[in-house]
Amino acid sequence: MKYKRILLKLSGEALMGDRQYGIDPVRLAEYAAEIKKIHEQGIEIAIVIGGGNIFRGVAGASNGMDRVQGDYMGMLATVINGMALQGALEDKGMLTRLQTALKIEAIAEPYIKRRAVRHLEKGRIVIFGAGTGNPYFTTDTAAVLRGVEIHADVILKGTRVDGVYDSDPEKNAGAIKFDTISFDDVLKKGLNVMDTTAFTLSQENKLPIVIFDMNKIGNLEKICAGENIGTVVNI
Ligand SMILES: Nc1ncnc2c1ncn2[C@@H]1O[C@H](COP(=O)(O)OP(=O)(O)OP(=O)(O)O)[C@@H](O)[C@H]1O
Ligand SMILES: O=c1ccn([C@@H]2O[C@H](COP(=O)(O)O)[C@@H](O)[C@H]2O)c(=O)[nH]1
Repeated sequence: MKYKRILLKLSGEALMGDRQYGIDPVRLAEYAAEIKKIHEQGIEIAIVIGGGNIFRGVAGASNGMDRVQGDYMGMLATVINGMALQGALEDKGMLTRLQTALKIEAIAEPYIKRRAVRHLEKGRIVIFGAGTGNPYFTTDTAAVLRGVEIHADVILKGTRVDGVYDSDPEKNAGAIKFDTISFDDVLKKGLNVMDTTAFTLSQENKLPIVIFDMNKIGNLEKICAGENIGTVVNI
């Protein structure tokens, strides 16, 4: 396997499947099955999951809500997704721990880096909920932050697009995909597949990011085996 320890970022929106809102149990089970394939190969897996299928602070603010209030709601949304994913992984026999950046001790451990690493070493899948615990951030940034903290070998951003394009492929059918691209170029060209803070933090810490289509069965396993899938963003 190419990687020993990965930080997998899953999109909250992708969890909706074909629904308009919330969590599609079929999609959730598919993700759990994909994760099981790489877990069985001994890869240490930490996961950050988004909350866009439930709530985003920016959307709340555009409807007149206080941004910070909305961001905390968004962070709680990621905890709900984390709990759902935890259930789906445990259904398939994997051991997991959910750690949250905001304390909700009845349902999750508080985030403690050393404990997270210990869980990984013991083969438990660690899900990090509530993003960074701070408003005005995103779960993409949280993924990179946690990835740097736990010394992950790579950030694997599993999403609904199959890589980084020269413009948003959901808006421009003629967009051209990159197989590899540097952090400098992503930032210079203003490519919004992840937010700037996430890319900058990854760049500063020399942590590569692979952006790939998580909805294509087998992709996650192939990437871990060293196949060139999606787009690699590197220094
Ligand atoms: N240059 C680009 N190349 C690829 N995707 C792009 C680009 N610019 C914008 N995007 C958009 O980036 C998004 C990435 O999807 P994703 O669902 O991971 O977003 P997200 O905000 O991280 O999700 P969530 O908040 O639900 O976790 C896609 O909607 C895609 O259209
Ligand atoms: O560190 C963080 C992470 C997230 N938020 C809020 O949660 C939502 C959902 O996260 P996505 O990354 O958009 O899926 C986000 O829009 C923020 O409102 C946060 O405040 N801080």
